Amino acid sequence: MPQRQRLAIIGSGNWGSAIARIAGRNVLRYSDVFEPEVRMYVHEEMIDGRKLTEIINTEHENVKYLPGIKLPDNVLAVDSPVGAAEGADLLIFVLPHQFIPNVCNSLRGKVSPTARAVSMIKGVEVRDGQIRIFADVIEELLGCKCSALSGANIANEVAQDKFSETTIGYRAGDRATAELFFKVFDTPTFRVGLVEDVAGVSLCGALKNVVAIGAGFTDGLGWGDNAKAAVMRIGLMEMKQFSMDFDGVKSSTFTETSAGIADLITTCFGGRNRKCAEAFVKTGKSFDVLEKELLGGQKLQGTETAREIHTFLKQRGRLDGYPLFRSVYEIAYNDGAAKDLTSKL
Ligand SMILES: NC(=O)c1ccc[n+]([C@@H]2O[C@H](COP(=O)([O-])OP(=O)(O)OC[C@H]3O[C@@H](n4cnc5c(N)ncnc54)[C@H](O)[C@@H]3O)[C@@H](O)[C@H]2O)c1
Ligand SMILES: O=P(O)(O)OC[C@H](O)CO
Repeated sequence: MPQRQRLAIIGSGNWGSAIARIAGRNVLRYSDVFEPEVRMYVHEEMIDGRKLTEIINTEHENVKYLPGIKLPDNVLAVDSPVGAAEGADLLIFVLPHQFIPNVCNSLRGKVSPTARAVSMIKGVEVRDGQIRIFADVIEELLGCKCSALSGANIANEVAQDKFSETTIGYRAGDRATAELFFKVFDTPTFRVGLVEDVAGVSLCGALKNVVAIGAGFTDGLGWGDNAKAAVMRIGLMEMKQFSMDFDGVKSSTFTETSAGIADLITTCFGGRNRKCAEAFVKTGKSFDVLEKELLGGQKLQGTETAREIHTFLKQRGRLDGYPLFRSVYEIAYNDGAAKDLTSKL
């Protein structure tokens, strides 16, 4: 019998914990394929005088980031990325994107080159005038192959087994890895689709967050559903246009998968980026303050991505082709008036 695969989850926030619940159950369902214990990296913090790792390991609940949902007993919280990843064959990266460089650096040289990873991170890295999806960052830093998973997946709904779909984007010729990750994630209420497009899936997940900020602005302004639909349509066009420069990106990923159009819809109606952007217009408070006040320790991804994309496009003199991305940035960072959101569209 082939060796069973050991799974590690690098991250334990709102989505990380929802995913740990699914993966923890599925490794037991496919006990011939996977080792039963799933280690999950938890960035340690104290909650009412107790360590979060200790709470998760005794009460089987992430009381801060996914309260009210029980995690399977075979999910073990570990307080370091190295401790979680040690001996793992399959690694799931599910952290807010700003923490990935540090975490990956701590894992350098400690992950087997035959291990395989999947990135669930909705963000991009912009550095020295270059842009990279996190599946590429992880591959380069750790030397192991990395796919991407993204979709219309509000974590709290998934954690309650409300129906949703998701998409795994895999590397050219590496469907076998995607099929293994399919077994880790697919359930009757969390249906996994596979596409050979790791960059398209990753970019959909990152860029929809910028559009969601724009959609939240329309909510804050009280502009109604037609305006929000227009922002979403233009946003989808800009997402596609931006992504077509990347190798192997398929137009159908944007229009036919959960990672594309479906995630854009859910995020513009039910996501945290939308919620904070609405409050930004209504209260005049900064996004940093709103993140703390409204998200209980969870992290916004859209504002940072709007800034990173703006930097990248400006350096290349391409801002004029992206009026929505540009307006979102101007309003979020440059004291632009929210009412001017559509004036240049
Ligand atoms: N929450 C969702 O509904 C959802 C759904 C799909 C995808 N995603 C994406 O998944 C990724 C992870 O999101 P999430 O919701 O699990 O996280 P989150 O927003 O709940 O973020 C909090 C997490 O960050 C950790 N953290 C805080 N400071 C840290 C540090 N210095 N180093 C390392 N970790 C630190 C916290 O311990 C916690 O686990 C993001 O890219 C997000 O866009 C989220
Ligand atoms: O809450 P948001 O805005 O980070 O979006 C959550 C998920 O990405 C929706 O699929």
